[in-house]
Amino acid sequence: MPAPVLKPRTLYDKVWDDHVVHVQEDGLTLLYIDRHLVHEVTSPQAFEGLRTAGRSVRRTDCTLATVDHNLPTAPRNGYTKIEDYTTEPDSKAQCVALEENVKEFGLTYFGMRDRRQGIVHIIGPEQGFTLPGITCVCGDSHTSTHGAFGALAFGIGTSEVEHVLATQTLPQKKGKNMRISVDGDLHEGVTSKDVILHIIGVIGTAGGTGCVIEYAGSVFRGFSMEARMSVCNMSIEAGARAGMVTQAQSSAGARAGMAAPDDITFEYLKGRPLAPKGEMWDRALAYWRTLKTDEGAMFDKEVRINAQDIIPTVTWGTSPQDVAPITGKVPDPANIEDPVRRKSVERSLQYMGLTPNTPLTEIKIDKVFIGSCTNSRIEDLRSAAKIVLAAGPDAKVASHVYAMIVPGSGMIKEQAEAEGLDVIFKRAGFDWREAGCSMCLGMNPDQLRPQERCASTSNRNFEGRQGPGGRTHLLSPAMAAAAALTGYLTDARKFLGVEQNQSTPAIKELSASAFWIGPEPTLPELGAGNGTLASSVEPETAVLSDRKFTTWKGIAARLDMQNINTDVIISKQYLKISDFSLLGDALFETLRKDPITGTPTDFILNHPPFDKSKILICTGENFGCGSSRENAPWSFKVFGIRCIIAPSFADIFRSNTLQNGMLAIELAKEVCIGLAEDAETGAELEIDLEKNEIRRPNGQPPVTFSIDPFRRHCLLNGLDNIEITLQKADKIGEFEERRELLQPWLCTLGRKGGKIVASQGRADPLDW
Ligand SMILES: CC(C)[C@H](C(=O)O)[C@@H](O)C(=O)O
Ligand code: SF4
Repeated sequence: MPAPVLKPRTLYDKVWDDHVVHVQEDGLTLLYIDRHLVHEVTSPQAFEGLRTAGRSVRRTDCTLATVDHNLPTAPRNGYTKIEDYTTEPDSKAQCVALEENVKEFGLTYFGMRDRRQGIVHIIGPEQGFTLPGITCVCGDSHTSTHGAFGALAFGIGTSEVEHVLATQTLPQKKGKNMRISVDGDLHEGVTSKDVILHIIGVIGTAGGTGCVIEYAGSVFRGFSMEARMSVCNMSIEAGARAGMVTQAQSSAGARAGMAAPDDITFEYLKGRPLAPKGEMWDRALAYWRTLKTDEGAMFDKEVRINAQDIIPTVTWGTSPQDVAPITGKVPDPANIEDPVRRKSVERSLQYMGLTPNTPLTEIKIDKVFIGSCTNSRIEDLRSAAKIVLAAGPDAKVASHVYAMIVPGSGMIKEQAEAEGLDVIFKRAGFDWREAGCSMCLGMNPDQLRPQERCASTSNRNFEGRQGPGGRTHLLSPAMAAAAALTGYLTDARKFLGVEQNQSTPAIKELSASAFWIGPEPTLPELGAGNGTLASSVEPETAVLSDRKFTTWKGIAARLDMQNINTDVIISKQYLKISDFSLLGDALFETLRKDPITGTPTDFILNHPPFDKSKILICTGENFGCGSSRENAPWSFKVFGIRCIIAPSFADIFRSNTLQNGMLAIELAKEVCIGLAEDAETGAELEIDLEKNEIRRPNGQPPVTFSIDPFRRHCLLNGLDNIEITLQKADKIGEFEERRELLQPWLCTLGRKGGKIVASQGRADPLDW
């Protein structure tokens, strides 16, 4: 018999296939998770769930916790306890809860006094916890960062965190394959951050929705691991839940160079504390070398970009796709034909306080933030320091600017200090801080004040992200350093003596994908204050634990926006509250209240009868993109909305709703618009999950919808997913035995009683 012909597979296909524990008839796959990173924001309710159900953590050896989002970045000398150092009550409560949980559940934890503490996506790779070919999750959307190693790494919500803690698996539907190739030589002074901002500008923030992106091409092949991490990190801003660096195919169609994970990857990992050692390293390496996309593998989406089209890039608006080359100008809405897009740009510019046609280099800034899981690694700090050095020994941060540098981990801070980078920064007037997420989202005291303008190396420029009313421009570390010195957005190449070439044709298309859609955007005008703020319909938070969904009837609010992100749905300060009854009023707070005066706006949910809406119909795609915060669906539920209808949803948001007895129904855009028109009359719609239909008013025929059969079954019966997965405990056990045999290096952490030994204080890392 001839041997079966194997279909060529992508790297994503291969890693997926290697982690299948069980496949249901409907294709839903129980996927084994090799590595689980935990932080203080998205874990408290997960641990609480385990406690209530009397469950333990299945693989303490595959779980690593740290504290990052809430931790202040002021000097830590003299503090031994997190509760003394973290004074803001809600932040303190989350930090203390994590410390209690890791103790109770026996997890390895890098706490505030541990030199290995840092941003969760920095410490995984740094310790060698992240490895090629693994599956890796975290209750955080930027888990995509770890894809740089050829790992399948994606963010999850809190319910899924609990699921992984209890079962070390996740039920998953496979995503689509998308490949982005960037080939050619980058201009001098163009960095990985410019490349990923440019990509997002080209494909838009919904460009990768439903996909795992494979980054291919000579540019990624030439990048260091740290540069690859910065790129994969922002896959989520490109709409994809995960991104991987993979084997390259040049734009000419010929295979070229080596595969990734490649020698650059292996070199980076060798000798890291948690990476395999000795004979185990050799075995791991032999497997890792097989991890490449096969010749002829099929991609559902392909994008090709010429490296020569990319020059240093900054954002001017309030979405990561609002980018422009630094040599360009603020866009002029008058030149935008599409009225909807025009309106959106007008609003962005109003929020950002920008005048059309202003050259970007004339934009004056107040603050500089160099940090975040995108750009706080040693190479980022070196690149910023290079600009400061190039500016001369007397270079100083502009007198009107406050500039802070927040290393991604204690280890990076030490390394930078060993190289004298801190001295370069401090001499120039930068503030040198302790490790954490810091002003990337300002859950700690590092925040912008209203209308302050920040040049930031982080990844999100949403309204209010770095502080209510704050204005964020995303850019690279070199560009941030240059902005700090001049006090304006600046082409960093000017300090390097490099020619500052102008914009290219490709850049001009960047803002082509509209942020707003539909005939009349229903967003309130900034500063308009004529509505009344509705109070939540369901004040009791007991509603949150109701997992059952059968039928749901009520009036529906219409929203004509695209790319609604979870930061807009629920602001960061509500990620740390313990009184969940506040979530209903907090839903869409930045749209319902004027950011400066706090007065209610004319947003639809502020107005009767829609202040009692039970359904939301959004006519724009990519609903719920961005952060993995499960507080987003929770806030809808507490408000009283249990069903959201839209043309498409971001993956994490969709699964977060389904975990919470809510429905995210995907329908063609025209159908959404039809239903939205019904809704505007104030008539009630009825969602019937038994019949998979939406009953409309005025005798119109019902609209049918489909929902994943397994999820539907769970919702109709109010089932606990974890309980269902635990019924497959034998299969999980068999998978683990196989894994121990075939990939024993993934289990080596277990050799010391299943625990990574946590160092006390700021001592040297222990030898595992
Ligand atoms: C807190 C967490 C849920 C969130 C995320 O998932 O991205 C945060 O890290 C962010 O950057 O907004
Ligand atoms: S995006 Fe910002 S807040 Fe989120 S994990 Fe990264 S550094 Fe932390």
